[in-house]
Amino acid sequence: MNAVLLTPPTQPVRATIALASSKSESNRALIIDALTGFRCDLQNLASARDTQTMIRLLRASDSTADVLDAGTTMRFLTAYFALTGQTKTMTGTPRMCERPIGLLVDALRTLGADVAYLGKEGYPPIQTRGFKATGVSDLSIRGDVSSQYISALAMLAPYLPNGLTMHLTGALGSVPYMTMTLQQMAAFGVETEADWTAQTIRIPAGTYQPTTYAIESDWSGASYWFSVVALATDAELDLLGLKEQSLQGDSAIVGIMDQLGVQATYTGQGFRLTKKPAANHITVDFTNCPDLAQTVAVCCAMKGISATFTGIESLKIKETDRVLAIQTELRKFGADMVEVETNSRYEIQSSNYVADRELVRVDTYDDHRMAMAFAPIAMLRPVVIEEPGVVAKSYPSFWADFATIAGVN
Ligand SMILES: O=C(O)C1=C[C@@H](OP(=O)(O)O)[C@@H](O)[C@H](O)C1
Ligand SMILES: C=C(OP(=O)(O)O)C(=O)O
Repeated sequence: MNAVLLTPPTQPVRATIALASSKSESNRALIIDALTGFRCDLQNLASARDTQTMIRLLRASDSTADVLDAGTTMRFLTAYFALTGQTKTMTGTPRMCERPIGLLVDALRTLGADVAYLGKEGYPPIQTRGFKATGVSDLSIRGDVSSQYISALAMLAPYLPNGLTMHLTGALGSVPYMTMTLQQMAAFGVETEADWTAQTIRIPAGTYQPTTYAIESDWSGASYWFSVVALATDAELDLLGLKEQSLQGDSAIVGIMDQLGVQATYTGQGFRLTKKPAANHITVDFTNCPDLAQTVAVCCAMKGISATFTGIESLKIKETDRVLAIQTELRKFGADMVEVETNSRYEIQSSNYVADRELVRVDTYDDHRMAMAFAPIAMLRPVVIEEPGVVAKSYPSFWADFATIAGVN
């Protein structure tokens, strides 16, 4: 799949979307299941490549685990192999080998894991080479780089001789992903204590209980459909499999899109999205929902709504430098995301697009969210998305779903 041409709907947008299931929830449940000896009944696991990679690597006996571009798979499996004393070489795509892992490796070494860097210090590839408990049950770790390190340690912590207390330092990011971890641990029988003011998480020693567990649909994937409704002239969409009370922090999209002209109503099976009046300006802090930033940036820019964004620092170390990618691609539409305070505050300047401007080709930088965030522009004008296959990382059926509302060729 080299590129897709998306063309605007020829009729009012009406569809029911059976959303992809959450890769974040799936990958946590899979680590916990492995720690029970694969005795859980996990339902509705994600078809996302990141989750399918996790399933495969947890059961493989090969000496190398190649996670491709899956951040959670890299971080969670590293902790799993390190603390269960397995010898594994952990590697991934060239970009994965630029995504930092040093904070996690430092913590694992403190706990007694033998972990070696095979390339650049602080980055994959690495090798886990065995575990000899040091008895340490208290450590400090920065909470302002990636919450995935903390989730990874938390899920393994019950299996340490004395459990683990983590003191998180710095300004915490992605907190809902940590609470998701702790809530899933509780669902499998390990109760933890988190004090977010004191920035401390306490995990007792214990074991997970084999359980039946159903994964919710993916709110990050849902965000693209909110943007479709915000940008379409006439739209009503039913999104299936979302819960009214979600473990996922990206359910914050409901409140953000309420200001961008989308009414979301819980139906018992998910959410129905309809149109409502939008605000002229919005302010959003993405500290707790970084994966929504691309969706909201494109939606504001194309809807002509100015916006102030904070909390997007972590975007620079994700699948690509997402700050740069958003800026570069928005400029093709006459819009921009301008840094107004170094590394901390950005303004979305809206598109002065004209419908008859030449066809824009959006580059996706090996980043699923670049493809999906820019796709809703097709509600306004034809657009080409390069390398559309990138969506497989989290939402393999995205284009099939999109074809139910717009032209996909
Ligand atoms: O724990 C998780 O499932 C995730 C945590 C977030 O990463 P950071 O903690 O690095 O912000 C998020 O961006 C990623 O898509 C999934
Ligand atoms: C950042 C993401 O994933 P990961 O860090 O797990 O690769 C994402 O899905 O947007």
